[in-house]
Amino acid sequence: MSTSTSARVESAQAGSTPVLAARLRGLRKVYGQTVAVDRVDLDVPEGAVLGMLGPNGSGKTTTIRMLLGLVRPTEGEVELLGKALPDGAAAALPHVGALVEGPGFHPFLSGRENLRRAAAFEPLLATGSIKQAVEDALERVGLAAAAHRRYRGYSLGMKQRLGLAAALLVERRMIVLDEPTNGLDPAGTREVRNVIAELHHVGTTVVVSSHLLSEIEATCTHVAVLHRGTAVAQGELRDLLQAENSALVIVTPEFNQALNVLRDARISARPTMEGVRVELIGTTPPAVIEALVTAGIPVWEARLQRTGLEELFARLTEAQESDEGLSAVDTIEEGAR
Ligand SMILES: Nc1ncnc2c1ncn2[C@@H]1O[C@H](COP(=O)(O)OP(=O)(O)OP(=O)(O)O)[C@@H](O)[C@H]1O
Repeated sequence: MSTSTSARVESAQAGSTPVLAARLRGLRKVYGQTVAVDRVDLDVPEGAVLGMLGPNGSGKTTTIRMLLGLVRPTEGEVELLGKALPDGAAAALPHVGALVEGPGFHPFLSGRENLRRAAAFEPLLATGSIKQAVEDALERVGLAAAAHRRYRGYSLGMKQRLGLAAALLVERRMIVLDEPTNGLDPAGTREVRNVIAELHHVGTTVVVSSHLLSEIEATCTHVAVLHRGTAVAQGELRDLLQAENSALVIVTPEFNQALNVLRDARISARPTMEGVRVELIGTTPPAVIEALVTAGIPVWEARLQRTGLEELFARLTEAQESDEGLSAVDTIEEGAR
């Protein structure tokens, strides 16, 4: 057993701090006057599917490019599969498959020929295995039928699929996907979701950026929310959602009376299309129901509602907006820091 493998096993057995597939510390990238990424600390536990979420321009792609050693940070450190970049890039990168914007495919070659070329540069792929690896990857992303066509004529979705196929040519320890569902139809989106689930099943670490909160919620174990270049939240998705307040939706024919009773009991409630929505802050479902029933309000239905990722995301990014004012871009005086 290699030193790194035994270290991973020991740590897993001790149930201590998780082994990290990637570790970013104090990461910062400044382009002229624009701070694209500002002191981001990010842990990607081994085996996690980490969703990177954030509005347009929040720094997702720049963070991913720095994670892959494609962009040199202005400040900060990147450790990928236990190797510090840039020096450890040659050792770490063959184990990392990536789909990032603008993969360099040749416009006049077919999808299959492009993939064979990409495969020829894979240090982990024996020459004799290239043909089969290419066909397997094409099949996996649903591109086998169009593999003979020139890349130039591919739709955006087909280009995305080919990029994904290139990332899947070899079994990797980590796969990084920047907006993998961009340009894909619903069937393509489902296929990407399945690929991510398969990768997770075999223990591959996945980092995936997306605007689609529902995609992240359905596929990820961990999430990092970026806003204006900073990480405003990160951790296990389940923990982040559980830490949020949940609500109780009460269905009653005495709608207005119920609101009055709750207000008198100092319980936060508001009318919604579904019923009276009670925020469970400093109160519990039995206490709410008791207050209503004691006041003679019939409770037809009481339904617990957990905060979804969409609400969490809105709250996190809106909180930042009100903290910072509504300046459109993050800029600094060059050299001020
Ligand atoms: N090469 C570059 N030169 C100058 N500015 C850049 C460069 N790359 C990114 N930026 C700026 O850095 C900020 C973050 O961009 P980035 O592409 O990382 O965000 P993103 O979250 O991936 O956005 P999107 O969701 O729109 O893809 C933006 O303001 C962007 O204009």
